[in-house]
Amino acid sequence: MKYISTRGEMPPISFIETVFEGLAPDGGLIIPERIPLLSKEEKERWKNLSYLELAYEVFRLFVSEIPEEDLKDLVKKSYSTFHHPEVTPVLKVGKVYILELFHGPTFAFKDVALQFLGNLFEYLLKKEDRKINILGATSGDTGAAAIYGVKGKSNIAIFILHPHKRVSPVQALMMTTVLDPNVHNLAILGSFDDCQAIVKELFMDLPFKKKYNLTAINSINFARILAQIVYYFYAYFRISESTGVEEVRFSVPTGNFGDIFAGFLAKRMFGEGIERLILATNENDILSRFVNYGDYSVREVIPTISPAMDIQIASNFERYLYYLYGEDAQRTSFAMQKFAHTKKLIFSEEEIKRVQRDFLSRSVNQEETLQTIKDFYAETGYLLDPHTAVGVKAGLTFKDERPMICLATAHPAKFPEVVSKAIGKGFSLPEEIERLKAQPQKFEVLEKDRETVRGYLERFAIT
Ligand SMILES: Cc1ncc(COP(=O)(O)O)c(C=O)c1O
Ligand SMILES: N[C@@H](CCOP(=O)(O)O)C(=O)O
Repeated sequence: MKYISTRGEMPPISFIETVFEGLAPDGGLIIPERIPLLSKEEKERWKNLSYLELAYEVFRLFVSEIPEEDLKDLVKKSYSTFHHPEVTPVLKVGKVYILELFHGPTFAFKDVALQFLGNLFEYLLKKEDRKINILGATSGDTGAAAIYGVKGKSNIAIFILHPHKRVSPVQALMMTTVLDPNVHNLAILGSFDDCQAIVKELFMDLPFKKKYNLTAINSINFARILAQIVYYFYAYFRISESTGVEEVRFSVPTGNFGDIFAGFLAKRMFGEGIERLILATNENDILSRFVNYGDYSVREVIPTISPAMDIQIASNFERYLYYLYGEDAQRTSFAMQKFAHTKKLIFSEEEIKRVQRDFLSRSVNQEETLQTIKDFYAETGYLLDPHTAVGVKAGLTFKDERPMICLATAHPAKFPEVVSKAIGKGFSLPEEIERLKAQPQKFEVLEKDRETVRGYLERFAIT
């Protein structure tokens, strides 16, 4: 499998090059040159595989350069840190299925991809005498998962930008209590969109990117998306096995469009089986407006109780746009350049119809989110984190006779203030989270200014 850019100006590259490239040099996002379609035989063979076996099979379709045994070892090592033997178990809770993605070291779905990516970096760097500087932006969960994925690994320094005071206290502690000298937490006085824009601009400075071997851990990096495809298959097989049903819907709480883009690829790879994806947003509803009315126009970011989804400019949207435009890279490139100036894209009736064949969508406000946590807990005894609650509310809205699988993207203990408020009482936190409160922290507060961040990197990057 080779990889290309959504903007069409990059010669095809290998998977390993893709992992280190992050953003394509033409400013586009990197995608596989084709989406593999699973055969009936493959589906039959995959349906009883364990999570680890399935992950290997999915990766194998996209990664040709890593020998079989090495890839298997990488998969095994990456998921050995999870607290659940199934890695991502699916439970029937009330009227829906909950796909628990939070059993990794930082209690969020990001660990599924970032444990793998951390090990992949280590494996690849051992083969070449090379050092990398990871630069990423987080609205709360990617940062911690990335730091935990690479901490203690040699030849890697990591710089994570997060919006100062706009992530939950537990999310902040998870990042800032890691004191290793190669870990740099930069608290930016702005929104996540500001952080992501600075990261992308620095990646677009090609001599700077080359000089410091800048590497991406955000879902800009296709390896992230790849690892997230696996749990859609895993959940589908578990549900079809237990219910005999052959068609399901997934509800996905969405911010940067990475998780749901992995779902879109899984849907395409499957051919049939995933009827539609429910795109659930909080009040930062640009993606819901896109699906429902073809209106992709940026508004001011609203801070909410599901802060990891307080995003307006969704990075992976460009990947979907490429497919919506019939894999027309020139048109995608033109649209994205226009969007950079106007902050707005409008779609035709026909395009909206096509989008709605992939997605159904609704935005869930904060009152509804709190009410959903409260009601779900009262009815089932199950605690939802606020992001998962957004997905569950949207999932219940579009629930029909098909199983509705709601992605539980974070553990409620990452947002104890919000969850306690919703249910009217406290609840016990895992020991790993409780103990963070007493630990010293390390972070730098910086202006939302690209040159300030560049200066910081120039001082602390490893070369
Ligand atoms: C807990 C949680 N849920 C949902 C999301 C949204 O996922 P994505 O950005 O891939 O759309 C995020 C952030 O990525 C998150 O941290
Ligand atoms: N919600 C994310 C935002 C970054 O998304 P990514 O998937 O591109 O890394 C976060 O928690 O940081």
